[in-house]
Amino acid sequence: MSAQPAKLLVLPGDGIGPEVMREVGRVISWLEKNRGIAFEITEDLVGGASLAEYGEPIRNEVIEKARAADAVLFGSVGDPRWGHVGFDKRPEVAILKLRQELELFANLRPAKVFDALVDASTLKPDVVRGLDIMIVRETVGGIYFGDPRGIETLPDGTRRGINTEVYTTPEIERVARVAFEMARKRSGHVCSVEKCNVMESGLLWKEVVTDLHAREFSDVKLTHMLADNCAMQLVRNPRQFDVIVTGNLFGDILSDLASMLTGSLGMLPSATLGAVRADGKCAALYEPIHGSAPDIAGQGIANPIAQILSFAMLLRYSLNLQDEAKMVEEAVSRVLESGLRTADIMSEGMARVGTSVMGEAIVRELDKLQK
Ligand SMILES: NC(=O)c1ccc[n+]([C@@H]2O[C@H](COP(=O)([O-])OP(=O)(O)OC[C@H]3O[C@@H](n4cnc5c(N)ncnc54)[C@H](O)[C@@H]3O)[C@@H](O)[C@H]2O)c1
Ligand SMILES: CC(C)[C@H](C(=O)O)[C@@H](O)C(=O)O
Ligand SMILES: [Mg+2]
Repeated sequence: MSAQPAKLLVLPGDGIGPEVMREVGRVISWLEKNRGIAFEITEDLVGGASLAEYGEPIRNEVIEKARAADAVLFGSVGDPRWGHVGFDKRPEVAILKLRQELELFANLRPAKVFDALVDASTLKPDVVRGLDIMIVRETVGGIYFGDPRGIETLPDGTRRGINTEVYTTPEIERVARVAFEMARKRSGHVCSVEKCNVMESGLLWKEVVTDLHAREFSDVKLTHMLADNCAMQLVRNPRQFDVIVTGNLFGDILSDLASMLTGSLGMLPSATLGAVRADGKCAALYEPIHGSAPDIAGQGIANPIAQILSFAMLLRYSLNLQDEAKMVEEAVSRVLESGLRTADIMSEGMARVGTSVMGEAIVRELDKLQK
């Protein structure tokens, strides 16, 4: 029995967010009952759900709760019903603000192919079998947050939309350090991705990563790649990569691409971490890389695995519950081996199930692993 309960802030959000989060709830109850782990859980509204109730995508009170928690478990935000509102009021502000306010700068997005899902990828099995890559995406800088930004009307009446890519040396260095440290625990290769051929921010990115490598991480292999080539290489031969470190926008796009190597966007979890504090802990938020999937929301067919694997990352990185994290991952693997598939990863001869049957099956596998 752990002495202090783990304080979790759970933010299911919009669309399929609450549906897949419900399945994590089963895993949490199972851990409480069978592993004696105590959780103190607070739930709140974010995104469109918060706009509907409070008129804003996230309240300061929720940001404060996130600061006070050991970890935040986030679902997804985004709702076409709020498509008309200004950028400061969109549901997506919830996740952007959480990342910024808690300075969650390093978003770890692992793309791992489960053996049972080799055939679910749209790529040939030989290309994806055994794939295990980690995309480290910078999440509080770059073109998402640079100034100037906005839409302005020009004297001739035409309009101009502006966003600016900005990166500073410390911003690049801290995320690169995370990538190098991660590579040391893996296969020892970092590929740094930018567009230094056209963007000054990309040139600085490359220089800073190269300098840091020479100063502190010369035991790690460092290569550089232009982002457009990286997108192509991820499809051509994804196993050439180990850790990819890149900026906010490229990381967003490349990780959605990488998810399809594993079979579905519904499979990819993520952890977004801040700087390590004096007590050795860091602020952390865990979320699937997918969104609120309005096209399938409310139908009970979403794949809950990305959300459940995000919770496994939480167990590993924030609570240091290595055994339990492995158990959850193993339970997912066994359920897939048993042939159960949500619609997004369905293939011939497999048994198609909905969100909650998938969640229940994962918990049943946890039961078997415990015995
Ligand atoms: N972190 C987040 O909260 C987050 C991430 C991405 C997108 N969004 C938001 O979500 C909304 C919808 O965006 P989108 O449609 O471009 O991307 P999306 O990730 O929501 O969905 C893309 C496609 O993948 C499918 N999909 C996604 N997750 C799935 C799952 N778990 N199981 C089965 N299928 C799944 C969807 O049905 C859809 O066809 C937008 O408002 C966007 O801004 C939020
Ligand atoms: C919803 C959106 C702001 C977000 C992003 O672009 O970072 C999403 O696409 C993600 O991948 O987490
Ligand atoms: Mg994205």
